[in-house]
Amino acid sequence: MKRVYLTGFMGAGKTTVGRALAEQLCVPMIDTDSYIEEKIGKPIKQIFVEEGEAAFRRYEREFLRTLPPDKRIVTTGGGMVIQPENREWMKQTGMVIYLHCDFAEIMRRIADDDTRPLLSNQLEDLQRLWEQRLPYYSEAHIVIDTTGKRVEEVVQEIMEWIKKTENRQE
Ligand SMILES: Nc1ncnc2c1ncn2[C@@H]1O[C@H](COP(=O)(O)OP(=O)(O)O)[C@@H](O)[C@H]1O
Ligand SMILES: O=C(O)C1=C[C@@H](OP(=O)(O)O)[C@@H](O)[C@H](O)C1
Ligand SMILES: [Mg+2]
Repeated sequence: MKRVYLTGFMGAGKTTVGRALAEQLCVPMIDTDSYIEEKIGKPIKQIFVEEGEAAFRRYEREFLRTLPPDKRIVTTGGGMVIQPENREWMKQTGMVIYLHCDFAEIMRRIADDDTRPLLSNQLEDLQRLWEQRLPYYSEAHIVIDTTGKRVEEVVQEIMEWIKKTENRQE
């Protein structure tokens, strides 16, 4: 099985779905946010406050290239796609799956979460960010709309895509 990258906006369910998917497929997964936190030794929120967003984006670019090769499912942070070289790297080294979700549902899912520094922005700014990023997310090999779906349904859909893609390669 090729490496699978999950992309999408904050709250699309990348980390949750990726964990469940890895369990079902019995393959190792890694979350780029957790990897950065472990490497740098502080939570993302603290990195943003002490070093700024630009430093976090540098870590994303650098660490994407050093992920342990055995990790088959890679769940990314919502901003991983901002840098064109990251989009290119992911497309070249695996199958990129974009988990889409309506903005309103995204906000319902994560509004109370205080671990995401960008959520302190005004709602209109967040919606603008969501819109700005849509074309980047859409460069993925596969797009899955998660709006109104349960985590298990999304996992099932991804499993079917992986099967289809593997059959085509045989
Ligand atoms: N399909 C879904 N339906 C409802 N809630 C979801 C779904 N996927 C994720 N969630 C919830 O949304 C929140 C954010 O999920 P998370 O996996 O951290 O998203 P991401 O990694 O994309 O930011 C969590 O509370 C999670 O349980
Ligand atoms: O969209 C973004 O720029 C970010 C998304 C977060 O990850 P999730 O998408 O897993 O919430 C995390 O990487 C950081 O707070 C920045
Ligand atoms: Mg996540």
